Amino acid sequence: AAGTASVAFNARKITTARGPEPRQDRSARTKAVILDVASELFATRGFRHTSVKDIAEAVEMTKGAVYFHYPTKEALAVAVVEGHYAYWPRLLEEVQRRELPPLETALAMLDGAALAFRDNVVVRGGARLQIERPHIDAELPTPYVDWTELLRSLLSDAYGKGQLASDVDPGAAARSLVSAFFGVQHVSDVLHGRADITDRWAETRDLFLRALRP
Ligand SMILES: CCC[C@@H]1OCC(CO)=C1C(=O)O
Repeated sequence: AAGTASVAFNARKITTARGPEPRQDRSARTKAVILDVASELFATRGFRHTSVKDIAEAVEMTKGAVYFHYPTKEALAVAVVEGHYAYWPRLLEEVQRRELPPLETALAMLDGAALAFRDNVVVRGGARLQIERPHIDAELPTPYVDWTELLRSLLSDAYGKGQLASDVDPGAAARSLVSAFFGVQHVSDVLHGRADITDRWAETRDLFLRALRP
């Protein structure tokens, strides 16, 4: 159950997160700096209005030096979106160390996601790029599916433990939570740059709890 979901998340971690370089050398650090700056520019200006020249100037490198690490602007967008998704398996490991019941684990994951959408530049950049995916000529990860599977798995466990009302369908609840969270973070971003995301998410989470619990 939860194992399969966290496997889904962890599979992304294996395929996307950059494991520790055999030597933490300059190029790894340079790559990370370029990724953070590209994330910030993509998050604030969007893909189309960000050029590799803008990114190179922001990191005080030549365009050639940036292209050495990322051959195209699209490759940078893919790296930012993959970095966005690589965040969640790390958050899941941290949350699972608290050994909470499954319903509380699901909600703690979304509480942590709200903070990451506010504070983590790669998460913010990846979220904007996913909105703009029709304009990005690259294979980007399919959005929402991993979160939906993780929450479905956790909510199925919660159902089995009597944490949910008997007429709640864990799959429907998972899909609804993903859509609600997506909307909450998007409205908060458009109206307030996500400054109020934790309050807005808490309101939505508390309404869901009234609907989910026995
Ligand atoms: C947790 C809600 C889903 C989440 O919200 C923004 C976004 C970016 O596409 C998501 C995703 O792809 O999983």
